[in-house]
Amino acid sequence: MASKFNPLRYDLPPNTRACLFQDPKQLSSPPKTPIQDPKLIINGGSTLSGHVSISGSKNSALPILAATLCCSGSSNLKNVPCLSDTRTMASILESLGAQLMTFNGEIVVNTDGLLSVEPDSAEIRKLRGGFFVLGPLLARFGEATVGLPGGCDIGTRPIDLYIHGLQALGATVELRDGKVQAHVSNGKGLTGASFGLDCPSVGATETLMMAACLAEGNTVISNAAQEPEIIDLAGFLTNCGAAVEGAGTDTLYISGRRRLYGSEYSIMPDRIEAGTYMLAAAITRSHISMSPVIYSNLTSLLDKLSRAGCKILHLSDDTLELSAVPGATGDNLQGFSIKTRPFPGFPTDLQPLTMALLSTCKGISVIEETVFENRMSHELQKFGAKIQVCGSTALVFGKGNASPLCGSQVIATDLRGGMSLVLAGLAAEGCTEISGISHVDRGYESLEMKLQGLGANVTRMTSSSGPSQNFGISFASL
Ligand SMILES: CC(=O)N[C@H]1[C@@H](OP(=O)(O)OP(=O)(O)OC[C@H]2O[C@@H](n3ccc(=O)[nH]c3=O)[C@H](O)[C@@H]2O)O[C@H](CO)[C@@H](O)[C@@H]1O
Ligand SMILES: C=C(OP(=O)(O)O)C(=O)O
Repeated sequence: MASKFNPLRYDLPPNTRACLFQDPKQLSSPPKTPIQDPKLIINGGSTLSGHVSISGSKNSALPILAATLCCSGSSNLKNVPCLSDTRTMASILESLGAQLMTFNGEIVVNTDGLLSVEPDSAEIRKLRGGFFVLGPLLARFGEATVGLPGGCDIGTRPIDLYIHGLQALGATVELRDGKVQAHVSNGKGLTGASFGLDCPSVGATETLMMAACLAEGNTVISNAAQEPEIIDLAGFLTNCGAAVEGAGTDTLYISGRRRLYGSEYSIMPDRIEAGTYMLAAAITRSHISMSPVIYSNLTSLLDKLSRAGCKILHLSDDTLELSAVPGATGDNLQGFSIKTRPFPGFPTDLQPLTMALLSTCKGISVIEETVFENRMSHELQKFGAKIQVCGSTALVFGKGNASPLCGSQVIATDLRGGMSLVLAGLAAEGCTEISGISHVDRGYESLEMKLQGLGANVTRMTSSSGPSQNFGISFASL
């Protein structure tokens, strides 16, 4: 049940809902055909070719959707990927009383006239990004009650830095009944402060940045995350009237504003999706191109792939071509070692997918996962991959493409681990059946359609309806 709404700083006219928002095609409308237990069937072993379009970034879209709660008026967001995570985020905003609608593939969000500061806990539990509403709600309305977040089961994923940071800004924060209850009791709102993060948490940086934009006075966040998604969020907030400096460095300087105003913003391309398709081309020893890609967001992966023997060409400012086609002397890809690190280090989100590739390369590779403590529990070994995991380190004994992986029946248990199984299935000889594909749908727009467009033999099966080619519905068609 939503908490009693008692805004401290809610100085907006209630119920200012433009007729624009009366459109019945709300984002959270249930899909027309219920999709249960979807599976992917992959007949692997063939090469990919052609061009793939990269969607907007999930991990930018989620905090930016949360940031619309900081703004009066409407925000018009472009290039929001159509994913189960963004649909869940839309439903979280609607559970607060926000008005959302889509047209021409864009999402318009209006958070004037909110009815609650307690989003639907069941929806919050479905993803990590839902928890990001805590900072904006608290900053704009002086109180918020938010259930504990979900997201991929890849470690303990505490929220202590969010809580300590909001306390530094003057909030009283308690954990009660599995929910974080926060309020500001000074009658004015959050107050700017200096706060150092123990580790550069992306979500905590985003949450505190959004909160500080509406706090009174100046805030300095040190040891901040430097991921490109922080820069994207800062770009949106700045468009809305916020004063944020230092995004992309380890120190953020924010000068609080009394109000922010909704604006138009285009979400940047998804660097993790782009990296995934590069790895898909590499593992299948193929030649593909993709756009739009921001090269500087992917330097650590591009360096490793070049050193492994992939040929990478920048066809234009935002179009990349990758070739891993074996030469006359046979298979060309050499294994390499990686250690995951916060940006600009090797991204943890690409670690499981890189592990799949390395299992097909020459030599022994070492993978060290330093960001999350449990990001290696997937079923790559079932494809015949030779991997020894010890804690957060894995030794991958590359088979080389001459001795390919074999198709298998496997279960996806998280987003990127699940996608690593898809990559293995594309490279493997024979048929692969991957269940638990809803985990993968959290982060990959039109997955099988994009793979089919590259020539992969991939079909989605649902227990209720048999083969389905039409999952990649767009926001515009909802
Ligand atoms: C929705 C979203 O954007 N998800 C991304 C975000 O997750 P998320 O924001 O959850 O990841 P964090 O950067 O917060 O986590 C990094 C590390 O910080 C630790 N930590 C975090 C918060 C806290 O209060 N205390 C604490 O100790 C975590 O346990 C982890 O070891 O960044 C991760 C790291 O790039 C990515 O893998 C996720 O895809
Ligand atoms: C871990 C991820 O997402 P989340 O933080 O939502 O679990 C991811 O995108 O790889």
